[in-house]
Amino acid sequence: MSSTTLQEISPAEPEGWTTLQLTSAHGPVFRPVKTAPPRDATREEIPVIDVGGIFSDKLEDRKAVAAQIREAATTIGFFYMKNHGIPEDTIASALKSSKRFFHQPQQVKERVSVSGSKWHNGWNGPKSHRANHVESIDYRESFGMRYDPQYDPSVEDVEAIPQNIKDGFRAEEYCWAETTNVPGFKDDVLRYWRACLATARKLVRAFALALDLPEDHFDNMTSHPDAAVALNYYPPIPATALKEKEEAVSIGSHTDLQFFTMLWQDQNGGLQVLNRDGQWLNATPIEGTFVVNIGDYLMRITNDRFVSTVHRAKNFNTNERFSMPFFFGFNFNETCGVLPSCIDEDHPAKYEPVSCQEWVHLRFKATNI
Ligand SMILES: O=C(O)CCC(=O)C(=O)O
Ligand SMILES: [Fe+2]
Repeated sequence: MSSTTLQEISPAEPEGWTTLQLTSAHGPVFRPVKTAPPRDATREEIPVIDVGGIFSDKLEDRKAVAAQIREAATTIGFFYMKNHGIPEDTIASALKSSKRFFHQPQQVKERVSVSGSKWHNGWNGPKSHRANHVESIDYRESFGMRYDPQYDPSVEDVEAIPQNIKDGFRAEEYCWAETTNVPGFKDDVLRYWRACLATARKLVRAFALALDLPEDHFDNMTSHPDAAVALNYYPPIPATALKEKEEAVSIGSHTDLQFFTMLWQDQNGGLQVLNRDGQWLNATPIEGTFVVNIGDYLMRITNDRFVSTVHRAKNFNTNERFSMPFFFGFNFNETCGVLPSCIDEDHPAKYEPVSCQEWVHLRFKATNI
């Protein structure tokens, strides 16, 4: 972490503005942010896209969704998706299991702590994580699991997967072995993961169309994707936290790492998105939708055409808040440069190719996790 202070970077902030420090794969970056309080996003600012067309066998339906995704991805980098194909009962049972898991005593959750994991799977306890170095520690607990080919219905023979792809797998059976005390936990979480994966595999094709690429452009690169579910549990931020010097957050300001994220959130509210004008917007919950946002790797390979937008969550409600993001990335062994459709005479490639594995590693290192 850099020892440079914000004051040194930004000696004279104009009235009504402040500077936000963020972690990137290459160290700290800075953004001007308005000090005005967050306001609710309008439907023009964060659109609701009916993505039902991604499941259609008509190309024109799929293209119609892609056009809307392109518009959102090149402006705010966030959209709500409805008709996403993830069954409501699958969401409900994952949520029920999540609640049961987090409501257990600390020492029981400790059994599946990330500290016993090689690859950041399992439980992150309260106050164990700081997504943003200049904000408070996250008032959050989470449980994470990562891609496991044995649970992917599109994999017929795990043994037949090429070794260079296998080398990128980061799943650990530990997550399930140490959670058997929560009845149905493994089944509920895996069912949710599989449903998200099925939708993501359609959505990735819409992203290809949105980038003027052949629809199957990303298919081979995402055959065994870095596809992870996190269960997030946000207790109310205690009133005492507000008196502290740092900004109190449930998860600090950050960008996501990889291709895209599909986030289910409950009806409590708390997710905030930083728009291009430096204004924080509340991404208020909309029943029946997921929030989708672009990750840093996609921004990089699109030559910054698609934006990976800063977001955070704050639970100032008196209720507990739950969210269940699904993070979708390329196969870990893939190395991508800037996509040909994002380069022209006026827009030469800004970035060198980098492997997904290296990209994720750099960012984890920069975040100190
Ligand atoms: O819970 C939320 O609303 C946001 C979670 C998030 O941004 C993340 O887990 O990366
Ligand atoms: Fe995020």
